[in-house]
This record gives sequence, C-alpha cells and structure tokens, in this order.
Amino acid sequence: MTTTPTGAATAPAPRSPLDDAQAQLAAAVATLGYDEGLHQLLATPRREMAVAIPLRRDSGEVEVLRGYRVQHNLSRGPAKGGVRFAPHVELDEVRALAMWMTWKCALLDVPYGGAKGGVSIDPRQYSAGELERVIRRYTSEILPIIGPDQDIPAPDVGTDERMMAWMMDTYSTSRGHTTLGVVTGKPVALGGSLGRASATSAGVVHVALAALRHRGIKPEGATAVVQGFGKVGAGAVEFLAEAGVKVVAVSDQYGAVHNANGLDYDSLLAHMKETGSVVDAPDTEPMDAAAVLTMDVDLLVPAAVEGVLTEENAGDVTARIVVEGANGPTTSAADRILTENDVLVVPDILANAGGVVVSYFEWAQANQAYWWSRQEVDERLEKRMVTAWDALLEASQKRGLTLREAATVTAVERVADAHLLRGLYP
Ligand SMILES: NC(=O)C1=CN([C@@H]2O[C@H](COP(=O)(O)OP(=O)(O)OC[C@H]3O[C@@H](n4cnc5c(N)ncnc54)[C@H](OP(=O)(O)O)[C@@H]3O)[C@@H](O)[C@H]2O)C=CC1
Ligand SMILES: O=C(O)CCC(=O)C(=O)O
Repeated sequence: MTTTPTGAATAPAPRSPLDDAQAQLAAAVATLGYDEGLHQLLATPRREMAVAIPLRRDSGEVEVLRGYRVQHNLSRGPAKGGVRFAPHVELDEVRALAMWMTWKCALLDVPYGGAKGGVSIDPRQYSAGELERVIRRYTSEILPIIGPDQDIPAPDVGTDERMMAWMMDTYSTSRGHTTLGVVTGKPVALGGSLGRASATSAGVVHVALAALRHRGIKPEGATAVVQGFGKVGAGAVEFLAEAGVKVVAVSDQYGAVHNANGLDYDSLLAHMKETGSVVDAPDTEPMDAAAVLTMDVDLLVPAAVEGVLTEENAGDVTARIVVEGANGPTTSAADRILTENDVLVVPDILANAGGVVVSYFEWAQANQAYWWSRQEVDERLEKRMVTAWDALLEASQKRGLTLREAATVTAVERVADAHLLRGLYP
C-alpha cells in the first residue's frame, strides 16, 4: 500500500510484464555481481520503432493502427522474435517480450539477440484482405530495421504462416529479390521449415515430460490442464495425449471445457475449426475458465497470454508442475508463492523455446537453400530441448536457485560476456 501527498492510502500500481522482466534481470545482475552500468546496458532496449499503420477497411473507412518493433539486444547476432496482433498491444509489453527473447535465444544458445513486434488490433474483427493490408504496411514501416542479418520476425499471438508469407513478400519486393531468410514460420511451400508449426508445442512437451520424470511422476496416467488452444496450446494437448498424459481441461478466450477421462484432441480441433472455440466441444462439460488454473492435476500448461498466474490465484494452484507455454504467464509475486508451495515452475524462456529453435533451423536452411527432413528437424529440436533442460537443472541445483532464476542468470551471463568480448562496454 502507498500513500498520496494528502496521506490517503492507494492500492499499489499493478505490475506490468515489463516490471516483472526488469525484476528478473535485476535479480540475475545481483547474483552475477555486475555493476550498474552493465545492468543498464542489459536493461535498455537497443532500438525501438513505433509506427502508424493507416488501413482502408473493406467498408471504405480509414483507420490508423499503432505498431511496434523493439530490438532489445543484438550482441549475440541478429534480433529475433515474433509479431503479435492483439487488442492491447503496447510498447512496454513489447519491450518485456523482446527482453525475454534475448534471454531465450541465449539460454538455448541460438545465435540471435532478442526482439518482438506487435500491432494493436483484434484480428478477429478484420477480414483476410484487411489483415493482409495491415501486415504489409507494418512490414513496410519497419523495413529499415529488419532483414536476414538484422532482425528476423516470426509468428506470435494472432499471427500465422500466411502473414509471414506476406511479410516475406513485402520485404522481398522492396529489395528486388526473394529473401527467404527475412522471416521464419513461413509456409513450407515458401521456404518454411518442416516441423516449425508444431515446434513450440513439441518443445513444451519435451520439457514437461522431463519435469514430470524429475518429480517422480510417470507421464503415462499423469493429468494435465492447458490454458489456450491456439498454435501452442492445441499442439501441447495433442503431444501430451500422445505421451499418455490425460489432459482433463482446456480453455480459450470464450470459456473452458473438461472431461475427467481425458479430452479427445481430434474432436476438440474439429470443433474449434468449425466454431472458433473449444466451448461446447463433444464429450466435454463446460467449466469456469479461471478455475482451469487451479485444478488438481499434475501439470499445468498456461499457453495463452502473460500475467494469468498472479498473487490472487497462485496460492490456489494445486498442480505439482507449471510449464510455461506462454511468455510471462506468471507474475513475480505469483512466482514466489508457487516456489514457497513447492510447485516446480519451468520458465518460459526454456519451456516455449522450441519455436525459436526451429525458427533458427528454418533461417539456416533458407540461407543455404538446403532443406532438412522432418525427422532431422524433430530429432535436433528434441536434443536441444533436453540438453537445455539437463543443463538448467544442474545450474539450478549448483547455484541453489529456482529454475527461472538459474535460467535468467545463465542467459544474462552469456549476453553480458558477448558485450564484454565485443568491447561495446568500456
Ligand atoms: N507461436 C509460437 O511459436 C510461440 C508462442 N509463444 C507464446 O505462447 C502464447 C500463445 O501463443 P500462440 O499459441 O502462438 O497464440 P495464438 O494466437 O495461436 O493462440 C492464443 C490462444 O490463447 C487463447 N487466449 C487468449 N487470451 C486468453 C485468456 N485470457 N484465457 C484463456 N485463453 C486465452 C486464445 O483464445 P481464442 O482462440 O479464443 O482467442 C488462443 O486459444 C503467447 O504467450 C506467445 O507469446 C511462445 C513461443 C513461441
Ligand atoms: O520463432 C521465433 O523467432 C520467435 C517466436 C517467439 O516470438 C517466441 O519465442 O516468443
């Protein structure tokens, strides 16, 4: 509780994803014993762009949308990170997401810095033609700072492979030649990688299975819930079920459904394709969407948006393990409560890194114009995820830190080392 100049009590300002990202960095900097100059170098985005996107709607009216691209760090290679289309996208959120991309790429040791982009728009309210005009204009606006050696966008919430094809085309036509390496997450027929569409979910499940085994829980017969049934959540449901985990509940923006005997992925997917939601899918019962997060299961996979596990509900989480499919789903206050309650939290920068790992594979393939088989992609992804999990577990045990603290410390140290080796820091 804080007070106003007149002494009246006010509630503390709500913490934003950027507050949480900065708090995680500050803790890592303290562990590593860095000085304030190096802290500020790591805390400050290298480059930011805010753009206006005029759109002529199908009705003929003109609207002006706001878009952003933030390159948080470039010390280990070109910036890398997705583009989000969602109603409440704003600069501070994009800054937080860009910083997490820097740590994610460093933790998985892919040769990138971190970036993120977004447009403040509710894509469900726009036609395919309108979305194409928006993403093309957004690409034109940020064109001076993107490129296969500069900054490589990819899909995130509300964007998809079709939009990545339009981004690639807009960039390529401006340059006068096709440049496949400028974005990842493209259609396979247009320089995309086999296995990229499912990579984030596959990575989530590789670490979820490792975490279950680490906690002495056999995946076969373990129970799970997944928040979100989009690109990450739907695949997580599919791969968990394939591994024998019983997924008993799933939610989206419209509500949640459960089945104590396990949900059927194919019928959920068919229902989602038909209606746009999991609500009322066959062989399911409706349930309160917020209650999904506190169900008594072995594994909770938040795979929707940031800030869903908070000080208010973290104490009610009864899952033994949380694997963060989404970026930033757990606030710092919730993180402390979960740790006190011995809930193992596998942090986003490891758990959902499968996407950027296969984006890296896609970029490497596109730059060489030499394509790998699905088996090669899947095997290399699994190896990277399992190796990173093993290394993180060891670092956390050795340093006496939580998995998130150990992951951030490892990543921050790699990024700081790159700065120091390059001599960018006097
Ligand atoms: N796509 C990728 O490769 C990667 C994504 N991520 C992260 O994973 C998360 C999900 O991304 P992605 O799957 O790509 O996005 P999508 O847009 O494909 O899906 C988002 C899902 O979240 C649901 N959702 C949104 N808000 C809520 C809410 N308040 N409660 C419950 N469900 C909600 C949406 O429901 P509805 O369909 O009803 O709108 C949808 O099912 C994000 O945090 C993203 O940054 C991380 C790494 C890579
Ligand atoms: O595939 C990528 O480049 C980045 C995906 C992304 O935005 C993320 O990992 O949060």
